[in-house]
Amino acid sequence: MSVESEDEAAEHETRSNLELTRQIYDDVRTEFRAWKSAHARMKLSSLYSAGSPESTKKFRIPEHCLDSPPSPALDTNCEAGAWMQVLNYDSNGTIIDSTAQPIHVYNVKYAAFLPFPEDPNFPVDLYLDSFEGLQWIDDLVGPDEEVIQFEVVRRLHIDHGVSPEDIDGVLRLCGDQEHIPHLSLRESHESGLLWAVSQRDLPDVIWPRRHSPPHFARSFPDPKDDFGIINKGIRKFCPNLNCIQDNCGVHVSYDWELQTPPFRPKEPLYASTQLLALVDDPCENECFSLLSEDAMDDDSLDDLPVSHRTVLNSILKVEPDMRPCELAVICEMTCSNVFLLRKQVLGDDVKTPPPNLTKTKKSKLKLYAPCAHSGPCSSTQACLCFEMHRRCERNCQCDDNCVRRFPGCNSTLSPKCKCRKAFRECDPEKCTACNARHLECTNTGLQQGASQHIAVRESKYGLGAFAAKNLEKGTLIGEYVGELLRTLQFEQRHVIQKHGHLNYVHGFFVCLPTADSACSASGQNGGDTIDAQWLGNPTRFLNDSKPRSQIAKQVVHIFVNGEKRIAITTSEGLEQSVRGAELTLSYGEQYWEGMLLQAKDDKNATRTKATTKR
Ligand SMILES: C[S@@+](CC[C@H](N)C(=O)[O-])C[C@H]1O[C@@H](n2cnc3c(N)ncnc32)[C@H](O)[C@@H]1O
Repeated sequence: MSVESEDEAAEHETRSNLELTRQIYDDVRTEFRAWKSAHARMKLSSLYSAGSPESTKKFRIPEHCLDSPPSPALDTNCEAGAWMQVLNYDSNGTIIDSTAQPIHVYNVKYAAFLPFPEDPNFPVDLYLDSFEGLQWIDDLVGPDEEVIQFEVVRRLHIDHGVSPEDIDGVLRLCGDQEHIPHLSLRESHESGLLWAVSQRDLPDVIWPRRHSPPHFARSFPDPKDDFGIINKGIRKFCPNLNCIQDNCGVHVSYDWELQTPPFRPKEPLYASTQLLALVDDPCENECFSLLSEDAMDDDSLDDLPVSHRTVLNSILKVEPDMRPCELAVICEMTCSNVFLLRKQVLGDDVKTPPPNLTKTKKSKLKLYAPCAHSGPCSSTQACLCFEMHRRCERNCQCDDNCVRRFPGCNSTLSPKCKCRKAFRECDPEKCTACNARHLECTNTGLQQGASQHIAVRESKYGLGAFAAKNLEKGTLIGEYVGELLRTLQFEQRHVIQKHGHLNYVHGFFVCLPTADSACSASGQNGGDTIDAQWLGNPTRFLNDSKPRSQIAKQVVHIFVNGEKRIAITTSEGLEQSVRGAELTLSYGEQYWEGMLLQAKDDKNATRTKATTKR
C-alpha cells in the first residue's frame, strides 16, 4: 500500500469514527434527557401528593432578560431590565396566574448562591468579598455531560470496538467542532474522564442497552518502586495520623501536596558499627552486638533467601537507622544477618546530613503542614517546624526522639505534669508514668470523650445550658465540637451568622498567654474555626456571661496528639457550679464588637434604603 493510500485510509477511518461518535452522542443525549425528565416528573408528582405549598410555585426568568449583560454592581433600579416571572400552578400543573417581578442583578461572578436575597440589609458586598480569589474552572465538564460522555465511550469501545487511543482522538475532534468541553480518557493516574467517573456515584440511568462498563488499563507504579507505591497509597488516607477516615474531608486541605509531603528515601545517619552504641542489652535473636570483630567483617550471606533481602532493602530506604534488633523481628531474620546485610547495602562510612531534599513554599505556610525532610529538624534542613518556631508533632516525618517534639511528662502528679502546664493532654505514646496509653491518666479527658450532662432549656437569650448536677471546679464540661472550617468558609459563614445575630463560630486563634510556645502557631488545625450551628453537642448552648456572672466557665485550647481542640471546663477560681445554674462563658469583647457593628450597619442600611425610596 502506498504512503498516500495509508493516509487516506486513516483519514477515512477518522471520518467514519467521527460520524459514529456524533450519532452515538445524539442517541445518548436523547436517552439521557428522556430519563431525566421522567425522573423529574416522578419527583414533582411526589411533591404534589405530599401537598407541599412550595411545589405549586415555579420561578422562571424570561428569555429576553437572560441576554441583558449583568450590571457591574448591585442594580437596585433594575436598569438591566431583568424580571422574574412567578407562575402559580394548581395541583394538576395548570398555570393559575403569573406575575412579573423585577429582580436585583448582582455581579455574582464567584458565589454559587446569595443568602437572604430578599433582604436589603444583608451586606452583599462584604459577603462577595470573601469569594475573591476564587474563579470558575473554564474547562469544567458538568456532571450530566460526564455521564453522557462515559456512555458514549462505553458504546464506542464495547459495541464498536474502537480503541481507547482512537476514542481520545475522536472525542477531542468532536468536542472541538461542537464546542463541547471534554476530558481525555486518562490524563494521569488521578485525572481524566475515567478517573473522574470513578470518583462519583453515577445516577442510576437505565440505558436501553446496558453492558458492563469498559475496563481500560490503569497504570500502577512499578512493583519495584517502593516509594511510588507508598505515595500512591497514602493519598487514600487522611494525612492526620489521629484520624482513621479514608478520603477524609475534614483534615485534608486543598493543598494536599504541602500537607502530606510524599515520602522520600531517608539517608542513613549512622555507620553500621555505630549502631552498637544504640544497644543497651543484646537481643535474644543472635544479636549483632555479640558478633566477634572477624564475624562483623564477614559479608557472605549466601544462605539468605532473596525475599528476605528484598524486604530488608525496602525497609532500609524508609528507616535506615532502625536498630538491627528491631528490624530482625520485622524481617524475621537473625539480628546478625540484618546487621551484615545493612553493612553490605549502606556501607560503613559515617554519613553526613544530605542536602535539603524538601523545598518548602513559604508563601503557603499559613496552613499547618508537618515537616518532612532528611536529617535533624534544624535550620540546615529547611525544617518547616523550625522555621515556624513550633514543636514537631506526630504527623511530622522526623524521628520519635526528635528534640523538637514535646517529650511528654514523666509524672503521675497532676500539678507537676508538664503536659498540663503546656496545655496538652498526655500522649499515649510518650507519657508512660501516668499510663496515658491505657487512659488511666486524668489528663486524657478529650481523648476519652469525657463530658458532663448538660440540661438545655429556655434562658434569657434563647436556649441555654444548665448544670444537671453540682460540678467541682476544674471539671471538664465537654468539648466544643462542630464543623471544622477553613479561613475562607469561616469568613462566608461569619457574615451570614452575624446578619442573623446568632453566631456559633469559635476560632482557634486565641491561646492562653501561659501556654507552651508551640501553642500559638502549631497544631494540625491552627488557624481554623469550629462552627457548631449545624452540627454540635450541648456545649453550643453556652451563652455569654455578660454581664459578669458568678458561674463563668473557661474555654481552653488544648493540644491532643498534635491537634488543637477546644475544652470547656468549670473555672478553677470558683468553688462549685451548683445544680440548675446556667453555665455561661465569656465570648470576649471582640465577639460583641463585631455583632454590634453589624447590627449598627444593618440599621443604617435600612435607614438609607428608606430615605432613597422616599
Ligand atoms: C453559641 S449561641 C448560644 C445558644 C443560643 N442562645 C441558642 O439559642 O441557640 C450564641 C448566640 O446566643 C445569643 N447570646 C448568647 N449570650 C448572649 C448574651 N449575653 N446577650 C445576648 N445574646 C446572647 C446570641 O444570639 C449569640 O449569637
